[in-house]
Amino acid sequence: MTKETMIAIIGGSGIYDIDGLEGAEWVTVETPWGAPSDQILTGTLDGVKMAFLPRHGRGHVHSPTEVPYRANIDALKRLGATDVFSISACGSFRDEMAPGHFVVVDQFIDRTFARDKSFFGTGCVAHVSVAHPTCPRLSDAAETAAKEAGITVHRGGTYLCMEGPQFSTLAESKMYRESWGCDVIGMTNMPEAKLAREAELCYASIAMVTDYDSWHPDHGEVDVTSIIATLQGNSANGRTLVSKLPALLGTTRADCEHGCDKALEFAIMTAPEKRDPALLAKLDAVAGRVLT
Ligand SMILES: CSC[C@H]1O[C@H](OP(=O)(O)O)[C@H](O)[C@@H]1O
Ligand SMILES: Nc1ncnc2[nH]cnc12
Repeated sequence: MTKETMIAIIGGSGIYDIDGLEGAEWVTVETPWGAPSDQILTGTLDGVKMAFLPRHGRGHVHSPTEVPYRANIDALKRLGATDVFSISACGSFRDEMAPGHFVVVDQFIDRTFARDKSFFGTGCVAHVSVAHPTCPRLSDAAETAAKEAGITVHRGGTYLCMEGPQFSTLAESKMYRESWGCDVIGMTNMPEAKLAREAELCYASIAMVTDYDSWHPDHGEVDVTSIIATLQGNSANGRTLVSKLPALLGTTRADCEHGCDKALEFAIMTAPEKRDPALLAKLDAVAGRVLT
């Protein structure tokens, strides 16, 4: 079955809007999970519907812990988003993934501990697979768009998601790099990617390298001043990358061949007669396809 494409962009540190939208309008979306990080910028680009949400809010208001991840994903789903791209700042654990480079992430290690990680719970329990947490179709588009924009892009990489807001200790940084085999580090892609999967949304993550975290013998500790300097170039490149996505994805899309849009098909465990009507009502946008 084909449906109309709506590309959603979740912009991280340094990306608080996108350019060139026709009919651009910031809209307020209410959700049963509270307010999203900010209003959502809607419009069309090359004839394709777009929605942009600044993850930390305009003016960078929410810390990584306090970003309302559930409300953000619910709001995008409620608006009709089909394809979600996360664009985030990150530190690098690899010499070859240098500041200014982009990494199309395909795996995550979740070290966060102070966030709501699921839409489901008592009264409606569900277990989705996140073995492959990103959508290869969207990752292909992200890689192609980055190349077209002249950005140095690495395909594949493991993103360590830490709670923050402090950066890692030297011992943590070395452990993530040497023992755990991680490639990049940030504070926001989890639980975001897990929630996108629960909401049956295709999700890809583009990590823009700003620094070498603290492990690198030739670079000092991470600090926000040097991150911000690198972020300015990265965010200009990120915007160019976004401008290439509509032409690559088109105005309509087929069912996801990787099954992202069917993630809930066999995931709900709670017997129909034991389900909590109040929770079911909250799940209207996220899980309405399988609950009604
Ligand atoms: C700007 S330094 C740390 C900050 O930047 C990243 O944010 P985002 O992932 O939203 O781009 C990182 O995760 C931290 O939240
Ligand atoms: N080194 C780092 N650690 C965590 N989040 C980051 N965001 C940008 N650089 C980072």
